[in-house]
Amino acid sequence: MSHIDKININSWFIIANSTSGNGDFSKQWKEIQQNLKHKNLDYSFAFTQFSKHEVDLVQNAINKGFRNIISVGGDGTLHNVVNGIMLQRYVKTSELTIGVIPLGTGNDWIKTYNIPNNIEKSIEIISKKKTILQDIGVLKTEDNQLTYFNNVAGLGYDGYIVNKLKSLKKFGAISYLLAGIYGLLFYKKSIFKIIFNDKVIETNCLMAIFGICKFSGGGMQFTENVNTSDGLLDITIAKNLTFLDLVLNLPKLYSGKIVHHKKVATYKTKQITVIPQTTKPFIQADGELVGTGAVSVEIVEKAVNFCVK
Ligand SMILES: Nc1ncnc2c1ncn2[C@@H]1O[C@H](COP(=O)(O)OP(=O)(O)OP(=O)(O)O)[C@@H](O)[C@H]1O
Repeated sequence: MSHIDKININSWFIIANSTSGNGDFSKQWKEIQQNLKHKNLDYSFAFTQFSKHEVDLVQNAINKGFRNIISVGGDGTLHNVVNGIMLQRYVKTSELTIGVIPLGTGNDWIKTYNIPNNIEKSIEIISKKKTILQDIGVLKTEDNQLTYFNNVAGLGYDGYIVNKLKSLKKFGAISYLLAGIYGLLFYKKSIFKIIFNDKVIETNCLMAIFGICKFSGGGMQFTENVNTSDGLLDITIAKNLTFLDLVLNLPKLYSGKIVHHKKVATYKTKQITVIPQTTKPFIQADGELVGTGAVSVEIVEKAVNFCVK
């Protein structure tokens, strides 16, 4: 289903994923339309028909002249919209603005900017069009595939959880906790060789996290003091953390204080390569699985505008 009107610089193109979250989409879509009308926002829209359809939809919209995009869905929908933007060559990405109406399960990206998980309030924020020109990360996997990310990426335990989540999302917000517990019980750590800033670290590793923003895994915080537009990745290397370490520090996983644990190291860098030595762990970007094995990560400084509070 799609609908395109005459375009002007204030026009928005909405990309909506009706499968995000566990809500009643037709009810949510009615509420969205009412609020857009109430704020006098000029918009056209399209509904995704399949996974990653966001990429084509956003590129077609940009080609037609839209410069303002709204992602209606969760972190996966936003991730695919961002990938569509970063991979197109019609306009400079910094000329584009994204607003988010959260309908997902985790909705982690909005948490860094304190955007409420609420249709009316998120549309209010979009209508004011206060923006931040945010950095975007880019991962290169072993098959030379490039994937962009706007929130948090990583490999190891977090990738394992994202893979497990696929079968658990039907349980809603609690699915993240269930997947986390499953991972604690069954995930096997491996030795990572980590290369960045002229340093080489080889360590038994639970996971390596690359952050632009703060929250992942349904509200967990593995990065502290992030600056989303400083041109630097916030790296967290969770080394030989045990099941017991994680259970005993559960509140710190949500408060961000886990970064002060003696088995956790944090760095800031523009580029990093992680080469797992003993296994091929899952790699996740914004909660989407993007590959397995080794990965190189870089940052694109001040890449895209996002509507924030
Ligand atoms: N029409 C569709 N049918 C099936 N999958 C779709 C469709 N449209 C989009 N998708 C895919 O659905 C996936 C999940 O969407 P999304 O992440 O937005 O929701 P969520 O998983 O509920 O939220 P969160 O990631 O915040 O927990 C994305 O990978 C997206 O590409």
